[in-house]
Amino acid sequence: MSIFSGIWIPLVTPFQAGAVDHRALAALVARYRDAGVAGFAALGTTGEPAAMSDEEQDAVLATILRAAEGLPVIAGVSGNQTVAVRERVSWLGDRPIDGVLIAAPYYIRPSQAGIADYFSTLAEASAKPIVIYDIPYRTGVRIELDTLLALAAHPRIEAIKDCACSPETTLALILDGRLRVLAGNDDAMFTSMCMGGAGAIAATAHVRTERFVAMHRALARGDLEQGRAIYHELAPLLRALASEPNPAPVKAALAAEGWIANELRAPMMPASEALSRELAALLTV
Ligand SMILES: O=C(O)C1=N[C@H](C(=O)O)C[C@H](O)C1
Repeated sequence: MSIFSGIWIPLVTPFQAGAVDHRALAALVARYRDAGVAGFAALGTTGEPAAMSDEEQDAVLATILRAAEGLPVIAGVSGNQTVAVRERVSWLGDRPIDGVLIAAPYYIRPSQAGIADYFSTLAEASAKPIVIYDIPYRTGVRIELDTLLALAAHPRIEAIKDCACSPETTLALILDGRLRVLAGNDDAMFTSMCMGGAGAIAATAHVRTERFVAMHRALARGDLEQGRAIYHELAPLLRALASEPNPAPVKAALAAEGWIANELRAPMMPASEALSRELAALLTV
C-alpha cells in the first residue's frame, strides 16, 4: 500500500526574531501527528526554503524528522541546474526520509524533452521515491500530460503533487493509475479526491486539520454527503487562506491560534491586517 495518500501538511517554517523557531516547528508537527495526517512535506513552497541557507534547511528537515516520530516525511527540492539538483537528491538519499518532492526546473522554461531528461536523471540518482511537483504558476513551465505519463514508467516516480489547475490532466493521471495523485492546489482538492485522487498536500490544512482529515476519509470511503458537508464548512477558510500569497495567511492563522510568531522573511510579507482579522474571526467559529 502506497504511503502517498491522505492529508499531508507542507509545513511552514516558523521564524522568531529572524531565526528558525525549532521549538514551534516541533510542536506543530506533534499537533498534526495527533490530528491524523498521513505525512509531512518539509521544505515545500510553504516552508520558505528559498529564504533559508542550506544549513537552516537541513536543520529544519532534522527537526521535522525527529518530531514526526515515524510518520512519513518527504523533502522538497527545487532548482534549475540538473547537476546541482542531482547532488542534492543523492545527498537526501542517505537521510531517513520517505521521498523527495521535486519541482520542474524554474525560470528557464526548458522543453518537454528537457523536463523529461531532468526528472529521469534525478530519478536515477535518487534512493527515495519521487513525487513530481507540477506547479506551472511558480516554475513558469508546465509538465505536459504526455511527459508525466512517460515519467510514470520510472519505478521511483510514484506520485504527483498536482497544481496544474487542469481537471483534464488530473483525471487522466487518476485513470492511468500509475502515479498517486495528491492535490496541491487547495481549491481543487475536493474535486480531485471526488475523481479518485489519493489525497492532498495542502497548506490550508495547517488549521482545522482534523476536519481536512475527516473530509478525506469520508470521500475515500465513498461518503460524498459527509465529505461535501465538511468541504462546505471549510470553504470560507479555504478562500481566505488563498487570498494573499502563501504562506502569509497560514502563518497569520497559526499566529492567531498562538502556535507561531507571525513572521516571514522578505520579500514575503505578513498577511494584511484585514485578512489577519478575518482569519482570526473564522477560526473562532
Ligand atoms: O508548499 C506546498 O507544498 C504547497 N504549495 C502550494 C503553493 O504555495 O503554491 C500550495 C499548497 O497548499 C501547498
